Amino acid sequence: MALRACGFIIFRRLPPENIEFLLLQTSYGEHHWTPPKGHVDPGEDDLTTALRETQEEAGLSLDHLSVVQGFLHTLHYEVRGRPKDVLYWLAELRDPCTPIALSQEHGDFRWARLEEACALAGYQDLQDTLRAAHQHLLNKRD
Ligand SMILES: Nc1nc2c(ncn2[C@@H]2O[C@H](COP(=O)(O)OP(=O)(O)OP(=O)(O)OP(=O)(O)OC[C@H]3O[C@@H](n4cnc5c(=O)[nH]c(N)nc54)[C@H](O)[C@@H]3O)[C@@H](O)[C@H]2O)c(=O)[nH]1
Repeated sequence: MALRACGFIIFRRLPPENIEFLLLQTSYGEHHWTPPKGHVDPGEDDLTTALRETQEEAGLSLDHLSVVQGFLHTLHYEVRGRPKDVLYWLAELRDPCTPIALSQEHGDFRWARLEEACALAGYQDLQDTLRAAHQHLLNKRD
């Protein structure tokens, strides 16, 4: 069975019209950058996992966030030969100055505009998801 993980693409708006995405850098392995996410615990539903991992890894709870309706992206990739599905919802940080509190799983974080976020993300599928999130926000504004 595929591994399953869930998380949130978190963004904040800064004047005049900047959108910045939150990426966390793992303190292990390849030190890759991802949005907050993690494995689904037995019996846990996907959205609960996404919220729990966002709280654990970034210190942000639902009180800090405004979930964007109509966006849910699933990535499929392999980790050490096993298929993995990763589901990302999209949420805005209500107060852009809210501090980020990292866990031991991450050593650094960055608020990055789209192109920098894509460069940090590296993986094409994650870049595509960030671009889709950005486009979704632009479309909502029209
Ligand atoms: N010491 C150590 N410990 C580890 C390691 N590994 C895990 N731990 C432990 O696991 C716990 C984390 O538990 P959770 O937080 O619940 O899970 P996740 O958030 O799901 O985190 P993971 O890191 O397990 O999973 P991914 O982020 O998926 O990375 C796995 C591989 O997939 C590739 N990859 C990553 N992202 C993308 C993408 O977007 N697109 C594509 N195409 N590929 C991507 C990349 O090659 C990467 O190497 C930690 O506390 C550690 O204890 C490790 O190497 N060394």
